[in-house]
Amino acid sequence: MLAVEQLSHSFTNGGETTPVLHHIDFKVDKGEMVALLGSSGSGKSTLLNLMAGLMKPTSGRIVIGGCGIETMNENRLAEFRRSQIGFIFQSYELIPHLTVRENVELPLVFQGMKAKLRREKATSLLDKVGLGGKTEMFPSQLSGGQQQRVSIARSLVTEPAIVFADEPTGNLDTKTEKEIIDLLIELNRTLRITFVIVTHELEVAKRTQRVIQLRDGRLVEDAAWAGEAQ
Ligand SMILES: Nc1ncnc2c1ncn2[C@@H]1O[C@H](COP(=O)(O)OP(=O)(O)OP(=O)(O)O)[C@@H](O)[C@H]1O
Repeated sequence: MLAVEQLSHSFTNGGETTPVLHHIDFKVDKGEMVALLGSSGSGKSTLLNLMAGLMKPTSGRIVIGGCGIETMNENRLAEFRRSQIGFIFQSYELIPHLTVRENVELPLVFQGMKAKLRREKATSLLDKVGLGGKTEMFPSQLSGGQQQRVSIARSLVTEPAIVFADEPTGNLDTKTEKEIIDLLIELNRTLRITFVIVTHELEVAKRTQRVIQLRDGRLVEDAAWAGEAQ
């Protein structure tokens, strides 16, 4: 499903080069739920941005569903991202003047899907994330946990090959954090969604099946846990 092969990345600013990731290698199978754990500055966001095709690596490969995304041109990559990659942000990134349902439908609007089908897909996913009764509300009328549920539904609506979540519970209290991770685990189990979850919290990482740990831009551990996801 996902293969990261000998991936290295450096940032260059004003003639100065900062190496950030060093020869990262791992694979994620379809249906796996993996945590990418590391302290601040370890390179998690850089790795996530590279895997989601938001930046090009200095060297190495990123293969998703058999396609090497590092070689794609901008147009092909934008289309690939829209159809194959789901993204969940720490700060939800919902559009305030669109309803909950319209927010979830938005990726399908970009795909040119007909309104009736869009509405059906969005409504069905909102049911699955426990927001069946809130489809016509606006994001500001929801709690943080509910807004993150909308963002989760939006990430799944295009039926992507893989979903990347960047600190998805970073803005939530402990109880809501647990509920959101419960939901991700349930979606992983029932719909076999492949998740890569970036976190700096061991408590979140422990609940997945597998933890890949970064330290100073190097992969220092890739271990199966007795996590709850399967
Ligand atoms: N555009 C950039 N130019 C130069 N250095 C950068 C750039 N972006 C990130 N870095 C450096 O790369 C290293 C890794 O940053 P990154 O944001 O990937 O870490 P992180 O593990 O996601 O941290 P956090 O949990 O704080 O977000 C840091 O030392 C950071 O200063």
